[in-house]
Amino acid sequence: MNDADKPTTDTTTTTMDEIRFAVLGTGGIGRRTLDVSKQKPELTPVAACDRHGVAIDHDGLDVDELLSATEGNIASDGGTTAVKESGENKGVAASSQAVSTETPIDDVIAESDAIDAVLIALPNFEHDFIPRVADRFVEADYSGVLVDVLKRSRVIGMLEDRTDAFESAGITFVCGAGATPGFLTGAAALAAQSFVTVEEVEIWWGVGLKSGYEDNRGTVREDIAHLPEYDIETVREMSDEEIEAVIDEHDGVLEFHDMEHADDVLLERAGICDAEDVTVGGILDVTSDEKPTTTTVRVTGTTFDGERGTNTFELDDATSMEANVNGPALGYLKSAVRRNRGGEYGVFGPAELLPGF
Ligand SMILES: NC(=O)c1ccc[n+]([C@@H]2O[C@H](COP(=O)([O-])OP(=O)(O)OC[C@H]3O[C@@H](n4cnc5c(N)ncnc54)[C@H](O)[C@@H]3O)[C@@H](O)[C@H]2O)c1
Repeated sequence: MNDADKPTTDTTTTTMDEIRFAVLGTGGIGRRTLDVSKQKPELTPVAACDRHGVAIDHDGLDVDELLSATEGNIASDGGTTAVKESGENKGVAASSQAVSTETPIDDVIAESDAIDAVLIALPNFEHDFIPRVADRFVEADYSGVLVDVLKRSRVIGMLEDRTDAFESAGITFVCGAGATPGFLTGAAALAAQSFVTVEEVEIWWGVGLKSGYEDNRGTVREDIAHLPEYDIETVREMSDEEIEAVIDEHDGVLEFHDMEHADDVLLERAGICDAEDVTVGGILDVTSDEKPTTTTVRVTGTTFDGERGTNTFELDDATSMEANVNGPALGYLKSAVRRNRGGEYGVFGPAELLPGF
């Protein structure tokens, strides 16, 4: 296919290798996405928003200014009295490149003709929030890439239901493209290749979040919803003090089993195994930066010649949660842009694509 024949988003100001991207949600994850993107010259961040503000510069945002202006001032979802919010210009609006707005996502959508890819780092406290955000891009005739890092299994089906709409719009959507779900799901798909039948996939993660805790309150709150006594609706309504009390009850170390993580449906989608054969659990320690346990993916199966074995993929304890979410999220974004420019639209999971680097 000639370059000229390839469907593209507006390429008047970019070459095939350049990617202009936006970040929806500049909390713990979104801010670090911008930070990581500084190491990737082909990626130009052109828009970022949070609950209260939006920054748009089609020549490229000044990420250092944006990060330093918002340091310690995150407009996150940390409950009704989030300690990180302060003043009128909370969050992104504190940056000199940003303005306050009551319609941050719509403001980004209004500029989306000149955006190749959007990383959705929004919270997941209403299961259909991210699918509804995607609907708004479709309604605005956006044609490009959407990537999310959502965690919950049930959301994947809601996105799959929109496949036709994404295909007609020219949207390539990669869902669950962080760490878990995300590249650990992808690692499981690779590890499964030795086998002809897969019996079990066990994902076990460790996160040490002492210094990163303030920045990652949204994620910690969502993780608490996975404890047996809680759910999304309950934790959404809890005050910061109540969240702190849960953390204190566990002496700062929370252990999770049988989490509803989309690795299961994403592996089933990719034909690797049944969703019920996938388990996800882990340990979150907010008292230490050391990982409380090594993040591991174990895939057990039987080879064509009848041997039963377990292939294991392990992350170095030195790699942080932020590194393991944002590296892959941007990697999947790059792969999705290549597909989008090649005319492949619809919904993809991290076990179906290899992230670019
Ligand atoms: N897949 C993975 O491995 C993985 C790992 C960690 C976090 N996550 C997910 O990433 C998401 C973000 O986590 P976080 O810790 O950055 O959360 P956070 O609460 O720190 O940040 C959320 C951001 O979204 C913004 N926001 C919320 N509602 C908005 C709205 N209506 N319009 C515009 N902006 C809005 C907030 O202002 C904030 O900037 C969560 O859903 C979490 O589950 C996934």
